[in-house]
Amino acid sequence: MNYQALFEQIKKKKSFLCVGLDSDIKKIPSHLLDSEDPVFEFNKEIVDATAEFTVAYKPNIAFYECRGAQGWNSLEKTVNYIKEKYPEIFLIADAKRGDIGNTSKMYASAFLENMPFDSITVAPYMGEDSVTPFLEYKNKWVILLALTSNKGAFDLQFFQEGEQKLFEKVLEKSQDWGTKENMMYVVGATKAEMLGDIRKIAPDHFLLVPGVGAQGGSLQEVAKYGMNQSCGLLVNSSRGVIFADASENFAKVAGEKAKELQLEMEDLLKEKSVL
Ligand SMILES: O=C(O)c1cc(=O)[nH]c(=O)n1[C@@H]1O[C@H](COP(=O)(O)O)[C@@H](O)[C@H]1O
Repeated sequence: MNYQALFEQIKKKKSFLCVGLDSDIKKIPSHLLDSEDPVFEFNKEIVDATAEFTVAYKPNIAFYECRGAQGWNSLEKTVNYIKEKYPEIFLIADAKRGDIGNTSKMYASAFLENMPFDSITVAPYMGEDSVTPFLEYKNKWVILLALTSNKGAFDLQFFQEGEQKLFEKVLEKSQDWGTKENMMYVVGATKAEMLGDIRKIAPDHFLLVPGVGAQGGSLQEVAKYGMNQSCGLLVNSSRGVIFADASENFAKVAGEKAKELQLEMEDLLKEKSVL
C-alpha cells in the first residue's frame, strides 16, 4: 500500500486507528477455547467487529510465536483473512526485527513476501545494512523504532551527544535509507510531548503511535503535537480494544471501543482541517 492509499483510507473512514491483535490465548474468552483454532476465531470476530472503524491491524508476533507452529498457523490464517476480506486495511507485522543484511533479508521475505503484511517494525541499532533489506519491496514499509513507549526508553534513547539525542539521530540518519513513502517511525503515546520536536526532524513521515489505552497515553495530546496535513499518524490500541470484555459479547464491546476511538479521531481530524 502506498502513502496516498493510506491517506485516502484515513479520510474515508475518518479514523487513524490501528487495532493491535496481541491475542494472548490466556486472555481470550473461555467459550472459544473448544474451537479448533481459538486465537483465529477470536481474531476473526474482533476484526469483523472493528474493521469499519480501523485503518490498520498490528498483530504482535510474540503472541503467536510463543505457541510454536500452532501460533504461526493462527497468524497466517488471521492475516490472510484480513487481506482477503478487508484488502484496504494496512497490515503491520510487529516483529521488531533487524540483523546483519543476510539475515534481515530472510526476515523481510518471511513477513513481506510469504505473508501479506504491508509493513514490519524494525529495530534501528544495527544500522543501514540491517534495515535496507526490508525496503526492497515495492509499496511495503519499514516502521523503525525511534522513541518507544516504555520506561526503559530513558536508558538509551535519550543519550545525548552535543545537541542531539540518540532517538533524534535515528530519525535523522534513517532518512538516508528510506523516504516518507516507505518508512514510518514508532513514537510512544506516553511521550506525546516529544512529538513537536520529532515533527521538526520528520515533518511528513507517518508515525505509528502505540501506548493509548492500557499504557495511559493521551490521544488528544498525540494529535495536538503529532498530526500533520496528511494526518501522519496511526494510533494503536491493543488490550484497550480487544480485551475490553471477556464474555461472549467480547466482539461487540471491542467494536464499541473502536467506534469510540474513531469518533474522537474524527473530531481531531476536523479540528486540524485534515478532513
Ligand atoms: O512497536 C510497537 O508497536 C510498540 C512500541 C512501543 O514503543 N510500545 C509499544 O507498546 N509497542 C507495542 O504496541 C502494543 C501496545 O499494546 P497495548 O498497551 O495493549 O495497547 C504492544 O504490541 C507493544 O508491543
